[in-house]
Amino acid sequence: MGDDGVATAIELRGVTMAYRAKGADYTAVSDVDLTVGTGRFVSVVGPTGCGKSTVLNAVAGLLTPAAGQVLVDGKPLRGLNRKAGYMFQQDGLLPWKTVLDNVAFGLQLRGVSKSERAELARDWIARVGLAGFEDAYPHQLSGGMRKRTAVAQSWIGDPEMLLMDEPFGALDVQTRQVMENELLTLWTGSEKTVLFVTHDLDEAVSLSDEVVLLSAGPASRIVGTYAVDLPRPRNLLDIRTSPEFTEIYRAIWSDLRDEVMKTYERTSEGDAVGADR
Ligand SMILES: Nc1ncnc2c1ncn2[C@@H]1O[C@H](COP(=O)(O)OP(=O)(O)OP(=O)(O)O)[C@@H](O)[C@H]1O
Repeated sequence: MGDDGVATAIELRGVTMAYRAKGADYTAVSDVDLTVGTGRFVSVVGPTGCGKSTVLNAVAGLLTPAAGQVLVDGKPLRGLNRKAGYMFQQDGLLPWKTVLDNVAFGLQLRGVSKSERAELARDWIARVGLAGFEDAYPHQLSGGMRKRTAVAQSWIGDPEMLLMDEPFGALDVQTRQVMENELLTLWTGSEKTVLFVTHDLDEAVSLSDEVVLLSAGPASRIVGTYAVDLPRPRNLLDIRTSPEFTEIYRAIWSDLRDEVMKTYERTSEGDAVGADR
């Protein structure tokens, strides 16, 4: 339970993440403490290469901390985080499977019967606005439609939490805003916890309850946690022009800007992020 009385879904305690490359250790993030309340939408931002994906992969159980601990629902995470659904920048659609079979694939792996998974998949395909495309193959879909399929794929298993790594990064600006809006509509009232990684502060502020800022690497740490108390439901197509949005954005940007500059300085000095590996 956090200080605010909200149960804790994800907790990082003194987490340090290191990679071994070219015979040397590279510390990507160092001594990170992070608490994500159940049902909260929390984004992690920071300059390029600071370790955002590394933190997310630790919560996914894909990487093991060199020091510290990841807790999920209060229990130390061992192996894969099976309470989480995932969405990455590159969708994981299987090109030889139809939209229906791609959406139903996770249920198939869990042994759900064919008729039950087809029914659920049809329902999800309709919810993400793709009714009529059940038999289409990924190469027949636009970028936005592929993302909708990926959203259905990650939500169909009804995970407690969603781990998203720049899920809309590859989309054009308009499609991206539509998808962000739809993600919020889906999330509202779902009580699902979302940990969302993005390099785009605008996206982070628009979507989140809280934004966590990581410093320039190596050995990134958390510079600050910022509450985004914009009212919900939010219409992302309008919210970005509101004075409240601008105020929160500016406050975070003044800190993020410093970290971005450090990253550029290190890179231009030849001490690039990760260059000591
Ligand atoms: N498998 C790996 N082996 C060695 N170093 C790695 C590996 N994965 C990531 N790194 C390094 O760890 C640091 C953090 O990487 P990470 O991908 O977590 O950053 P990021 O903030 O998500 O980056 P971006 O904003 O560019 O997506 C970088 O310097 C990266 O080069």
